[in-house]
This record gives sequence, C-alpha cells and structure tokens, in this order.
Amino acid sequence: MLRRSFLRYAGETRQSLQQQLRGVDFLKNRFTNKGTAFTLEERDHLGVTGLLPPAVESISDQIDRYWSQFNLLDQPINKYQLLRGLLDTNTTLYYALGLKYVKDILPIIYTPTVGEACQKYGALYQRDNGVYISSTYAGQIRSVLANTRKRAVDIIVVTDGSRILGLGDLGANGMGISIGKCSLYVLGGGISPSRVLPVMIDVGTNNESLKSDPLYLGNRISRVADEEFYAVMDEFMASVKDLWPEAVVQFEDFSNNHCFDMLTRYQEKYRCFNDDIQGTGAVVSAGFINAIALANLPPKDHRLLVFGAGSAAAGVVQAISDLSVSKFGITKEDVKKQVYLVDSQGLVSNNREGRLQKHKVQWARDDTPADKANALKSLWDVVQYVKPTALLGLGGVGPVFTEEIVKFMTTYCSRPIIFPLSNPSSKAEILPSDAYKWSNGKAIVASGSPFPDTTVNGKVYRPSQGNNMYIFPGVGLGCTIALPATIPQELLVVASKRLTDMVGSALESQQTLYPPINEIRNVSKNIAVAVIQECQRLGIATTKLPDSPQELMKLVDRRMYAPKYPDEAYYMKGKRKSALRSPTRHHNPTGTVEAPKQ
Ligand SMILES: NC(=O)c1ccc[n+]([C@@H]2O[C@H](COP(=O)([O-])OP(=O)(O)OC[C@H]3O[C@@H](n4cnc5c(N)ncnc54)[C@H](O)[C@@H]3O)[C@@H](O)[C@H]2O)c1
Ligand SMILES: O=C(O)C[C@H](O)C(=O)O
Ligand SMILES: [Mg+2]
Repeated sequence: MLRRSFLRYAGETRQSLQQQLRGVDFLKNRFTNKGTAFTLEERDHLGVTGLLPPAVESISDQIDRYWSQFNLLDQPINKYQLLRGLLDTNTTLYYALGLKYVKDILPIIYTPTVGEACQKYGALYQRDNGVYISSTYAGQIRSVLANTRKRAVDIIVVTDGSRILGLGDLGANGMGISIGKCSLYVLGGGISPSRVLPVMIDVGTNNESLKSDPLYLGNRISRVADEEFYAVMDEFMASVKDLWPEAVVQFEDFSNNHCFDMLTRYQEKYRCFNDDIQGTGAVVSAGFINAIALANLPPKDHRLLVFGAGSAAAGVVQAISDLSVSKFGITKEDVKKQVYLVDSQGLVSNNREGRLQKHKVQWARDDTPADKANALKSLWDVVQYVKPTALLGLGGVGPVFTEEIVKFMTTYCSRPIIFPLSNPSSKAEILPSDAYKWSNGKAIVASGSPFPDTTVNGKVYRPSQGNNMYIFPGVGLGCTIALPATIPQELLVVASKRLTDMVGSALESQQTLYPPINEIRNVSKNIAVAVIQECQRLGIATTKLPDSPQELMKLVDRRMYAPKYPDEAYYMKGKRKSALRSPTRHHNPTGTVEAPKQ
C-alpha cells in the first residue's frame, strides 16, 4: 500500500522504485552503509545519487572527520553519544576509528563512561542493536531471539542489569553494558560485528527511582522470584544453543545472589562463562603474579587482603590460587593461608557471628579467635591485624584505601601492591595518584578503570589497568574457533598465564603489569591461541585445527575482523552474488538471515 502510493507520488516505474529502495536500504543498514565513501558508480547504481554530498571520501578521511568531532566535545557522555550514533549507522567506520584511537576511545565506550551511559540510558536513548528478553516472553524466547534474523552468532553478552559495575541495580539500562562489552569483542577480539549480540534479560528492577523515572524503558516491575528467573534463563540458554550452536555466552553483571548458581547450573551444559568471576579472576591474577615479581618478595611471604567478597573477589582469589599452584608449585592450602577477605561485616571468618554466603566459606579464616573475628569490623582494623603486602579493592563503594592505610603498609613492605579494581572510576578504592603520593612512589598499582599518570618527586608513574577486557575477547575468540562444548576453568588459567608472560621485559623497565592497551588485538590473538591449544590438550576442540603454534596464530589472525568496507562489486548489480563474499572470512555485512552462508 505504502509502496503503491509512493509509486504514484513519485511517478516512477516499479523497477526504479525498487532500485531506489534497495539503495536507501544500503545506506540505512549499519553494516553496509559507508556514507560519503560510496563511489559515484555505486551511488548511481543504487539510485542514491544526490542523497549524499558530492564528495567521495576514503575511510581515512571519514575517520579524520569523526576524530575532530570527537575532540570538539568536552563531556565524555557526549562523546559516547557521538560514537553510539556512529555504531548504529556506520559500524565499519566506528570500528575503524576505534582501532586507530583505541586508548582514547575505550574510556568512552567502556568504563568509566559506559557507567554513566547506563545510568542515563532512558534519557539518552536513540536506538538499540541488541535483544530484550522480558520475563513475559516465557515460552516464546526462541522466536524473540530469531527476530534478530541473524543466521550466525559467535558471541552473546547477556546481563539482567542487577549489578552494573559498582552502580547497583540499573534494570534494563544494563543493555549499555552488553553493548559496550560486545564492542570490545569486535575491537579487541576481532569478532565480526554482525556476529555479536548484546542481550538484556528484563526480569524487572528493585531500583525504585528507576521504576518511577518517566524516561525508564524497562519493565516497571520488581525483580521476579528465583523460580521465574531461572525459568527465563533456562529457556534463554536452550534457545541460544538451538538457534546458534556456535555461540559463546558471556554472563555479565549478574548480582551475586544468582551469578554463582547460574555458573554451576550452565557451565557444564553450555559454552558459557561468567566475566565478572572468571574473566576478572584471570586478569587480576595475571597482574598480581607480575606485581609479586616486581615487589621482590617470595610468593609464599605475601599476605593478600581483598576488600569486597562478592563475585569478582571470589573469582580473583580462586584464580590467584590456580595460577600460584601452577606457576610456583605451592599448594592450595598454602595459598589459602595467605588470603583474607573483608566484606561489609568485616573480616570473613568462620568464627564470626552469622552465616556466611556459600562463595565465602572456602576462603573464610579459621585462625581468628571468635572475639577477635567479631571485633575486626573495619578495613583499618583488619589491615592492622593482617599487615597485608597486597591490598585489592573489589567492594564497589568508592575510596576506602586511606592515607593512613597506605602509609602503614610502607612501614613493613618495600613495594606495597595496591589494586583499586572497582568500576567506574568513582567507585575505585583509591586514586592511583594518591597511592603513589602516599607511598612515595613505592606502590605497585593496577586500577579497574583508566587513570592518568602521576608525577612524584619528578618521576612519572603510570597505573596499569587491571580490567577483564584483557581476557574475555581472547577467550571468546579462541572458543569460537575451537568450539569446545563447554568452557572449563583451565581455559581461563591459560589465558591468565599467557597474559602474564606477554608483559616481558616491560615489567621491569616500565613497571607495567599488563601489555599496553593499544596492543589489545595482539593480546587477544595470543590468548586465543593459548585457549585453542588448551582445548587441544584437553581433547575438547571440536573443529579441525593445525597443531603448530605458527599455523594456529595464522588461523586466528585470518579469522579476525578488519574494519574495511565491502568493495565496489558488493554493491553493483549483477555482481552482487559473488561480491557478497565478505571482506573478511568471517564477516557477514548485513548480519541477517537473508545473507548467503559464509
Ligand atoms: N576491574 C575489573 O575488571 C572488575 C571486574 C569485575 C568487577 N569489578 C568491580 O568490582 C566491584 C564489585 O563487583 P562484584 O561483582 O564483586 O560485586 P558484588 O556485589 O558481588 O560484591 C561486592 C562485595 O563488596 C562488599 N561490600 C559492599 N560494601 C562494603 C563495605 N562498605 N565494606 C566492605 N565490603 C563491602 C559486599 O559485601 C560484597 O561482598 C564493582 O565495582 C565492579 O565494577 C571490577
Ligand atoms: O565492565 C568493566 O569495566 C569490568 C567489569 O566487568 C565490571 O563489572 O566492573
Ligand atoms: Mg562486569
């Protein structure tokens, strides 16, 4: 109907209208759009001449324009909006820009700005590129997922928005995190943008101010009870496997009343992992092992105090234990003796009053007398009692590592290890600049969010960024190539080991705990190879893979998406079929079921 009236209005033949619609569709589809980079021939052929300015630009001209627009904006949130607009209209250019300016762009599309973007998601909303699964879709989740018309998906990042960074329950606004992590999969892990899928499981929110916010876009109900939650999750996981058997599912920012049980429930049935528990464990243990080497104190002599005893902390102490056992040959029992956790009640101890949550039990101290255990309530009390050589922050409550604590650590420790790992920046346990200042440049620092350099006594100190973004893109990439049926913990341990080793001589010379972030693609490639090799060793790879590390590296390299526009033939009539072979082996430009099999 619409078509016919438009035909009459335009006075054109059906054929030319079709041609025009097809051309406009190419401009509208974020995977096929190349804006001013369409050649004159393509414009003519697609019937879009005049719908773009006359100039024909290269992708580098376009990058330059966006980069200057980016720099004209002062507020990070406005930069976020600019980039989201680009992601949603010209995905190739978004990633080409992102790869050129990784270091500048990450703090915008990822922590810390993505946190603000989630808080203001309703107010900022323009469009989405993921899927919302409401609890009311029970029984139809497969068909809701199929509405994406994606024939293949490699990576799904799914959240229910219940614990977004350290910002609490943000309900459906959590979609921003799934989108941000998916961007990292493409930028850092080289997954094709048409094969990542951000998902938001909207099972309500207990955030009252969101529920009464007129701009809130989620279901205005309280979080559903566990039975309903797991029914939705079970159906979701089964539907994903049925629709996209090659997909890796990453659980992201699920609150700790569910995240551990979810992992137990799904990790031996599906190709999935929890980023906050396992990804964080892998990245922090890698940095911690390097920090120990810098601190020049034998591993067995460290005392590790972790502030916060939630999902991230549990993953971190487990991973430090796994890595220490495999690297230093010490026993798990010995590692346990070196670990102290602090939660909102104080030191986590078997002797204190009240019941401990399940995930804390195995790390609870047995050696603190009951009266002491009940008295050690504040962080300062515990620090004095433990005299930690390493202090890790995963509490999500902001600055609690005080000047008093840092100065105290320097009285018995030549290089205190201080990791304020909570995100976003406002939730960090200490500003890295303060850690350097108060320790007179002695502290070894890694923060979850990026922080600037600091000068102390004329010397420049650069904090490392201990963020799971170093791990999940490579683990996901490796798993999409080896396709193990599940993701055992061993794959995370090798990822962590490879990350530790990649720092090499820069550890001493630059005092850095991780490779530079602008090398994230190389890091992910190496981690993917390590993951694939471990799949081979465990006999769980289900695809045909070469044995030699060099051949594996080449294979991974070939599989990584490069942000280039499809060539002219792709858009030209008559040649379309052959040209639909994508610019990279793995890339499906339209991202829909209509595209031919790659
Ligand atoms: N750097 C990274 O890569 C990374 C990865 C995952 C999580 N994180 C950050 O870690 C933080 C925690 O995440 P999580 O998943 O573990 O959350 P969580 O809710 O599971 O755990 C938070 C823990 O902090 C404790 N806590 C809260 N207030 C406290 C207080 N006043 N004193 C002592 N303990 C207190 C809670 O008891 C709980 O044990 C978040 O800010 C998150 O952004 C960082
Ligand atoms: O999202 C991040 O930056 C890291 C981590 O997954 C978090 O929850 O804080
Ligand atoms: Mg997270």
